[in-house]
Amino acid sequence: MVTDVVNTKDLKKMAPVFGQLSFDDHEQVVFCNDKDTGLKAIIGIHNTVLGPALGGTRMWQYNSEWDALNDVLRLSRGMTFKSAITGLNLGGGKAVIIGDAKTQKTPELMKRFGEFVHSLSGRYITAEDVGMTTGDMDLVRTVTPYVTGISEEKGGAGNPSPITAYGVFMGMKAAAKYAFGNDMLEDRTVYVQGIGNVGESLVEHLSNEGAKVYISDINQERLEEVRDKYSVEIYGGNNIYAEEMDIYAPCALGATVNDETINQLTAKVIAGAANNQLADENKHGLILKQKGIVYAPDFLINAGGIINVYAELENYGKQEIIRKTENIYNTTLEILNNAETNGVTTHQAAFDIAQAKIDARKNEK
Ligand SMILES: NC(=O)c1ccc[n+]([C@@H]2O[C@H](COP(=O)([O-])OP(=O)(O)OC[C@H]3O[C@@H](n4cnc5c(N)ncnc54)[C@H](O)[C@@H]3O)[C@@H](O)[C@H]2O)c1
Repeated sequence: MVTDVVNTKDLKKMAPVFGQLSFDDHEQVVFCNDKDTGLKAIIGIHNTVLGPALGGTRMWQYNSEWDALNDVLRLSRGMTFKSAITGLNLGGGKAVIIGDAKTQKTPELMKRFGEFVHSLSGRYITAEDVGMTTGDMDLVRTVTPYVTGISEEKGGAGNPSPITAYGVFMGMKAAAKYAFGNDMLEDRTVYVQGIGNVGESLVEHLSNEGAKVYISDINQERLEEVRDKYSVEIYGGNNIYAEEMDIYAPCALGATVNDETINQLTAKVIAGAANNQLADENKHGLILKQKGIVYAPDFLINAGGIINVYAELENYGKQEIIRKTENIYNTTLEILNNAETNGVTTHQAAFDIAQAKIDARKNEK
């Protein structure tokens, strides 16, 4: 492969790492490379003021290493604010492994990744994200204690996705209460984009409540499987954003609310599980506010998963997990009201509370 040679002067001008917007004062970024297993991973540690940086590992076939770096930086930053707003003593971190989880993930690769996590002595604690299972975390656990999201058989809290989905459902109901004056989702039209681990579980809650649910996914088999289990319809069109709906629930990947989609959206509420739904938090947050679309901040309503894995570190049980997750309803409503009172976007209102918690702890230190 031929790589362009950039001289140091030009590289400085490009500010390739510290100068990037997504870098946002990360404390540490670790590049992990292992020729024998083919592991290429990046661990982002954004902030450890409130505690060790905890966040899942995503395995994804990125188009470029740059995309992978940008993703891990955005995701680990999001974890800082997610844990802060949820009141957990955790900092923000995340890892990405570059590759196809279906064909390139091997036990050796996962263990080698675990060794890299271990080398950070607990500054970063991993868990599962897209492309990972509790079984993978069990493998990581054989080489390091700095892992959560391990299986129930191995003493862990198990798959966090159903709890994440429950939290999203709570956040969605709160946003509905704010937007429509009623949190019942019966007969509301909801489009769920991405029916993976979290999406499917969300669909179950929605169909139990009698919502009119449309599902979309790039995996046709999954669509049929989920359609056969619940009372939902497969979305047959090719532009979900322009469809008439009450609620748009992004549960696939991030940045789906962007320059291209935002002006097509007719939903009254956006509430989903995906991380970093707004391509540009400030710009797109503001446009949503101007359009009167109620956006339930992603890092607030998808915190069920982190609440679930945090139980492994703090030794609390299922009941406390459910209680903390149900509280997402109250926090969401409070933040939507705060945003209105203070004339800021809902994202900003949530962010400000999280940042204030981090600043207060920093000042105590
Ligand atoms: N699993 C958790 O506990 C958890 C916690 C917090 C946030 N999240 C976030 O929620 C999202 C979903 O997580 P998951 O665990 O369900 O992942 P998953 O990999 O199980 O599911 C993702 C689904 O999205 C589909 N998809 C991918 N691109 C798509 C597209 N362009 N259009 C439609 N569908 C598409 C995939 O085919 C897959 O079915 C991710 O963004 C993840 O970071 C998950």
